[in-house]
Amino acid sequence: MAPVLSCRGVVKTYGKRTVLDGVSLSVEAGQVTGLLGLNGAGKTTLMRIATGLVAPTAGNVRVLGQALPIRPAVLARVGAALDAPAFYRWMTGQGMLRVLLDTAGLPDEGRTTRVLERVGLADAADRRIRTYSQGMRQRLAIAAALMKEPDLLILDEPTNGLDPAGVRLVRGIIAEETARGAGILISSHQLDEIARLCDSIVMISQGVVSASGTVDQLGLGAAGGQQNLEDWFFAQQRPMAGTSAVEGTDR
Ligand SMILES: Nc1ncnc2c1ncn2[C@@H]1O[C@H](COP(=O)(O)OP(=O)(O)OP(=O)(O)O)[C@@H](O)[C@H]1O
Repeated sequence: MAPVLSCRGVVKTYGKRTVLDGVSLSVEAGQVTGLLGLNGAGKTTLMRIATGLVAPTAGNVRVLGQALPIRPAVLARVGAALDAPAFYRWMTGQGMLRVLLDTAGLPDEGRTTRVLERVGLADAADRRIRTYSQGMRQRLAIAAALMKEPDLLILDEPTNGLDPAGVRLVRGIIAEETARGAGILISSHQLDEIARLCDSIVMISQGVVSASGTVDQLGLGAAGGQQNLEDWFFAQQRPMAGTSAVEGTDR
């Protein structure tokens, strides 16, 4: 079966700055691929490219077997919770989800209620988002990613701001989604979480893949341990090159 996400030699430049330089990775159906890297390594940029929010400068990206640009029919099968989700804070949680579903051309048919229950927000469904805590907004972002019952799920640091119950909940959701057949691309700074959740791991260091493989191939199985994981993480970092700041752009 073709991967649900395939990136080959992806390059992204902003002005003179190359933030992704030939990145390749795959996400298989029913499997979890973890993206690791220091702040600014390029993880979110790659995820934005995979969701069609940002265009790559070069390289080949196929989402659910289809080349970019992503068509609406493909996007309807992709769920993403990226950093800083843009919600209308005056809407209720459920109202916001309904708008997003409608934009994707999908009927509600109980989806928003089910997904709010899954992320533990059923009691807050009718509250305005501006009254939500940070963790509740993060749960809503995960709900928005799940409600399309996607074949490809992209989760950028999904446990950020979540309490231990939320972290456990996300772990359960990931297991349920892969059991359903979805392929998941997830980033996190929690090394133990990534080693535990992922089938394979891709380390990005300064826009380049510095290590990749299955958790076992990389020697990060159950015996890994936090100290070993940290040692391994730092051993994969490329030496710092000179960087120059450029004006930000959206594409
Ligand atoms: N729109 C933009 N214009 C210019 N530079 C950008 C833009 N978006 C991202 N960058 C730069 O690209 C690099 C990679 O950023 P990215 O957000 O992908 O990193 P990340 O690995 O997700 O980091 P973090 O762990 O902090 O979330 C950074 O140096 C960032 O400053």
